Amino acid sequence: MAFFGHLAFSAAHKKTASNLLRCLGSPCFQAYRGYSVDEDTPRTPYEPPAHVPSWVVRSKGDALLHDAWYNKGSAFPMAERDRLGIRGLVPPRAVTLDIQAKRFMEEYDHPRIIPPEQAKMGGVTSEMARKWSLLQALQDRNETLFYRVLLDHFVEMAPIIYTPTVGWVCLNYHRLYRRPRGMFFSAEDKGEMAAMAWNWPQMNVSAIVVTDGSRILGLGDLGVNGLGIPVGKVDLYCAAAGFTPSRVLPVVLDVGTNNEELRNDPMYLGLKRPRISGQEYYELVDEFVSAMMARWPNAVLQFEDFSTNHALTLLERYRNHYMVFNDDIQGTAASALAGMYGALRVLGLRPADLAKQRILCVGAGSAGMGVVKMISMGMQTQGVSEEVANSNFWLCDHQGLVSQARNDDLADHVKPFARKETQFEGQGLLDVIKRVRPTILLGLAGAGRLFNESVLRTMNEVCPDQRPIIFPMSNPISKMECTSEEAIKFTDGRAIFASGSPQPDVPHGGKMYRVGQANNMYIFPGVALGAYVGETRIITDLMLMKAAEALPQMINEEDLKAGLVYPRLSDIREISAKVAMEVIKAAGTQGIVRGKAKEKLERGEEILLKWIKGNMYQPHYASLVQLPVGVAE
Ligand SMILES: NC(=O)C1=CN([C@@H]2O[C@H](COP(=O)(O)OP(=O)(O)OC[C@H]3O[C@@H](n4cnc5c(N)ncnc54)[C@H](O)[C@@H]3O)[C@@H](O)[C@H]2O)C=CC1
Ligand SMILES: CC(=O)C(=O)O
Ligand SMILES: [Mg+2]
Repeated sequence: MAFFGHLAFSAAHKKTASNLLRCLGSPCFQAYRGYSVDEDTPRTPYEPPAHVPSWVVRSKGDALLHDAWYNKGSAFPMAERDRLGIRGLVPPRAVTLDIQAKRFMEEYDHPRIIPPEQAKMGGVTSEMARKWSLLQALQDRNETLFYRVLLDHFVEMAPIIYTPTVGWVCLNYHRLYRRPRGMFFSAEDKGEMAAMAWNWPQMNVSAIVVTDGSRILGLGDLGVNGLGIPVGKVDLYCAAAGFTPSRVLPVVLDVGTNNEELRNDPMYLGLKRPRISGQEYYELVDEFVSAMMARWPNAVLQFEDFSTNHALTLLERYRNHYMVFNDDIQGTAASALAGMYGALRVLGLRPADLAKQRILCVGAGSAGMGVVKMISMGMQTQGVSEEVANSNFWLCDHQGLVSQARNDDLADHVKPFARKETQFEGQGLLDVIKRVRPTILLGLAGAGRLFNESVLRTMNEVCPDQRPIIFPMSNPISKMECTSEEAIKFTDGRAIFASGSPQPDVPHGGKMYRVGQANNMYIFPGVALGAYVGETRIITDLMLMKAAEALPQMINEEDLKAGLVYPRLSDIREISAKVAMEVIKAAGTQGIVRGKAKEKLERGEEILLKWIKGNMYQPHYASLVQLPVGVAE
């Protein structure tokens, strides 16, 4: 036995020596010239060669991160990241083996239990967390199987991979971290981003979702932890719209965080510095966008969960140059408009009746303003002037009713919706409802249960002729303005309800009230698919508007009777395909459809839709080797 062991040792030793020779002359070798291997160190044949430096490691890049012998996960020092092609593939801050061990032991000693009270508020139970871990592990080892089960159980699993569970994941990302997924660019990568893009292991990328972690759902600044959101979004790109899993790329752009608690946490994986702002910030985003678009010029680039102070400026900066959109502004807006049309259908009204609604939106950030602007545009398509359309809106923010009394403090995109009656500046929500008698109440404040019992009861009282439309759209569930149960109960079963995060249907007065999910997930996968296969190069407002108009047409009569304002999520593939078709048709009227889609568009809807569906990824095993003719797979 010892003799054979010796032979094996010699063979391994020779192999190592020949590897060393092959490394001569390579740039990585130069750095280590002078290092001598101690030939007399006794080793057992199967022991990894502990004293051999990392430059003889065979795997590089992504393969190294999957090589359990050499992988250091989040602990690779910077010099190794550069030389081994993993810069950007692991979180920006290199931690120590001690921290990694601590992270592991924390879970080993304390299984993840979410206390019932916290679970009730946040909508995420220990069981949901367990399912998330299970799905995450499956995705890491077999994406085909992951998408197979996700598609087969989409309605049940969407709340696990997406809101609300994804909110809990982001809050705890630094503790839950096991493997990297996606790319990490940071302020310390200035000047390097174009080169780093080449570390991504796939040649082709069709869709990129990026966040800077500054406003993650309604949870605030979560820095690099925010990557959980792009990960959830690209999962939906594949599940809902059939993007190929190896061709989607979630990204976090780490420009620091103002979240002190995270900065002080030894396990935090991002830069431990306050956020960069001003010119320096925009230069970093410019560099990132250029790097992505230079490597993948045909990809759709989705901006996600950027705080309002940057979101709109960034959208305007790139929207006429690249296939870029901001999901929180535009995707949410199109989803909300679709929900409005859906609610009108439930009420037996026509799209033209949108202009007769009085709409109170609580929350005047990028999501809220995107929503009111698009609903106003929807009214204008019904022949109403912009001024008249805008006069149907009231906005409340954390200071109360928004009026023109704020003058110069008003952002340009808020001004058209600030009320003229300045004497009511700052009026509280309940008083605004009593005075204005809105027919629609939207929640996009991310501030928790603002639609309390009195607000909901008052909404019911001021809407005697039409059922009140109530959409608490903030995410996750802990930040939602009210639950489905509260809305139905306190309006005596009259509310037409949809919420940003999933809510259960509500039994009331012997009837079952169906509730919908007013979430941009109905829009962004299909919009991106339409833009990508239509090669539209930019994403226009008309494309989003047409996507919004298409959604309510997909609600079946039975669901309309039960009060559902969105089509069923179980049909998400069909929905995304049709949204993509409407996007291409709209782009066609603007003359920006190219390639095969143009030809299909000319041949009519049926052919176009069939072609779009044919482009969608299906999870099944393709043959990985070429088999001789006649040999079954
Ligand atoms: N359902 C969906 O598809 C989407 C939902 N959202 C949700 O919208 C929310 C807001 O997002 P952003 O506009 O980006 O955030 P933001 O932070 O920029 O805006 C929040 C707005 O709410 C106001 N506000 C805060 N506290 C308030 C209070 N107590 N009373 C009244 N107003 C208050 C603020 O003054 C501000 O105008 C988040 O919770 C986010 O999850 C965002 C995008 C999509
Ligand atoms: C759904 C979403 O994009 C958000 O809450 O930010
Ligand atoms: Mg978002």
